[in-house]
Amino acid sequence: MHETRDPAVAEAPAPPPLAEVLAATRVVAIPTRTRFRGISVREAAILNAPLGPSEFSPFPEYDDAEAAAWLAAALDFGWAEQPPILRDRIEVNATVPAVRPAEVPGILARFPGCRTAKVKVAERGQTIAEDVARVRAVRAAMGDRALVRVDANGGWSVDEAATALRQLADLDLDYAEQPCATVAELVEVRRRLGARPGSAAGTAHARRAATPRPGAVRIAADESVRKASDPLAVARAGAADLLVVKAQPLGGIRRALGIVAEAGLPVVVSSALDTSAGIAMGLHLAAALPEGALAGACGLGTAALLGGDVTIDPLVPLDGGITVRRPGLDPELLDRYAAPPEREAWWRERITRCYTRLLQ
Ligand SMILES: O=C(O)CCC(=O)C1=CC=C[C@@H](O)[C@@H]1C(=O)O
Ligand SMILES: [Mg+2]
Repeated sequence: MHETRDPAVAEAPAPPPLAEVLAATRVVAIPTRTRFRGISVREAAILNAPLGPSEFSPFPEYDDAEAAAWLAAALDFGWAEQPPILRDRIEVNATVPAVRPAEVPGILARFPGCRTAKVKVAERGQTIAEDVARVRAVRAAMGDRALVRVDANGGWSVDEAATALRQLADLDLDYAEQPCATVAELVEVRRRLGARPGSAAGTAHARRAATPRPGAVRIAADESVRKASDPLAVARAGAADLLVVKAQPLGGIRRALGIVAEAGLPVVVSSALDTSAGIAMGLHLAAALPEGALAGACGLGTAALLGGDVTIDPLVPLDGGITVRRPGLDPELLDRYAAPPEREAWWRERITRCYTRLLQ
């Protein structure tokens, strides 16, 4: 199904017939509870597949070349046996969108028991002062023992990253995710701010990756993995202390496991703001990672940011974690959140185009 030299991927079976995929597809449009990465309605194609629900939900602006990997993941999870899981519960982080400080407690309340938070920063149109105020509000609400991370989605220049992260140095951040866009910039940020062992300290991976230095912060790569033509380039360049991996953009659980094995860095599994059908894929990936590969709580609690879901057993955090499972789809919820006909048609055409690419 995928063109790659990864042996784990080579075992992936051929995709099911397109007609079968389309017959299994329902498109939903679910409102978010808070604006997240500019989104207030999350659209997703939900697949009622033979091995369980699956999801295809690349963001609408992604082109077909990028979206095809998401389809490979959705088909693999729905139609192929998956690698065995090694744990049945995954600790998750609270995900805090780029909100005002006063909104932080309300957001954190949706993530009961979470002792780690990831805070969005560098949102277009906002200032470093606003970022710093938001991150401080999170630290104040969660207390000194919580782990606090930031995610800039590549939105800072090297100078902005250095300025912002120095202003946050006293908060002892767990890591900064994709502070800048390019691998070269990440290398430069790491050179300036250094790295220190964080929650993954003690793993063989982390000992190799981290250079202790007081006040320094670890760098995590996200877009440099999931949007890169070579997802391993960032690890080879020594540009990150850990990787954020997502099942859909990386072409599925098997392929993501192959990338993690080759990268040799600790990882955090994160969502793509999926419904619970896609979160189940992320949970399975996190649960299948080898011992010692996980660098702490995963970003898989994001169904709590949605105003609805496709199952009556949503995969939302409880006591700071989620039990690994694959809840069934609820027909009434699929009807309630059904996308308008023109959006349904758009997604079906997109699936058809991406499917054609997978066969090439
Ligand atoms: O990692 C998390 O806590 C939640 C997931 C998350 O942050 C994201 C989900 C979907 C799209 C991305 O812009 C974003 C991310 O950059 O990690
Ligand atoms: Mg990210």
